[in-house]
Amino acid sequence: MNSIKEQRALSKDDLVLYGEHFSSRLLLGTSRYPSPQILEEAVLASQPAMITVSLRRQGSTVEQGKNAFWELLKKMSVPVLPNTAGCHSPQEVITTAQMAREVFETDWIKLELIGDDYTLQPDTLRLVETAKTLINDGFKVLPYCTEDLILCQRLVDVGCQAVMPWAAPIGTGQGPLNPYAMKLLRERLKVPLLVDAGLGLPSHACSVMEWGFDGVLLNTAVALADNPIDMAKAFAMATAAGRSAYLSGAMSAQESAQASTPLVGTPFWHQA
Ligand SMILES: CC(=O)[C@@H](O)[C@H](O)COP(=O)(O)O
Repeated sequence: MNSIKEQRALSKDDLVLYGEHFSSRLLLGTSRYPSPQILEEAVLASQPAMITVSLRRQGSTVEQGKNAFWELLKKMSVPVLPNTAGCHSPQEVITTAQMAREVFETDWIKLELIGDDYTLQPDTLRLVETAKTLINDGFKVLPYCTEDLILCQRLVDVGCQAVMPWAAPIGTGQGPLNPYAMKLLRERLKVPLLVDAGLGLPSHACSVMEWGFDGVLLNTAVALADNPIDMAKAFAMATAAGRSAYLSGAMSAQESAQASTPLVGTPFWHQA
């Protein structure tokens, strides 16, 4: 029988998405930083599994491969997850995804299909058919969606090997607004679940990881912090801490006080 330490050393606990292994469970967005240098240092400090990039927002010069931002991405050598931010129709998503595949030389895509510009809520009615089209076209699709169980289940049914429910609307930093539905989702779905959007504090990331989510994707909370570099590091530590707590098996909350100091003459490990 291996000791706990030995068991830990044996199991690497990578995040596995579409058969690919990642040693970090944090995914970071790349917009709204005060400067490219601060973005680069935040990425270095937090060592994310992937960084997500919007082709539409970076403009046409990225397509020609001579954009300073593109140079920075290559320099950081972190896997790029292109996204379809700002797309409002399935056709727009598909065209953007195909262009991103050419430009970034990757078949990963973060599927964002916006249904409402005010809340940036995904178009849940057309998301599933769009995910299916992209999967049939060979993409590894990570769909940004709501925490609705049936929607997430349908995304899995059409071949998404991971789904990314929001915690709250993009950019709000409100943290998980519907813990009941998120915990239920974790209970019911077996695929990797990454929380994407709405996390404002490292403690939000830690909580969802403690509930058993497999990773977090965030942008605004880091980019708009007074010190994005330290905040990126804080999110990386909180994500890892939450994962560790989840794997460690938390005690169940008790109704009444339980003495934690041993009675005289009784070894403390017999007090349970
Ligand atoms: C960059 C990106 O993909 C965002 O759209 C993502 O959803 C993160 O959201 P927050 O900015 O709320 O962290």
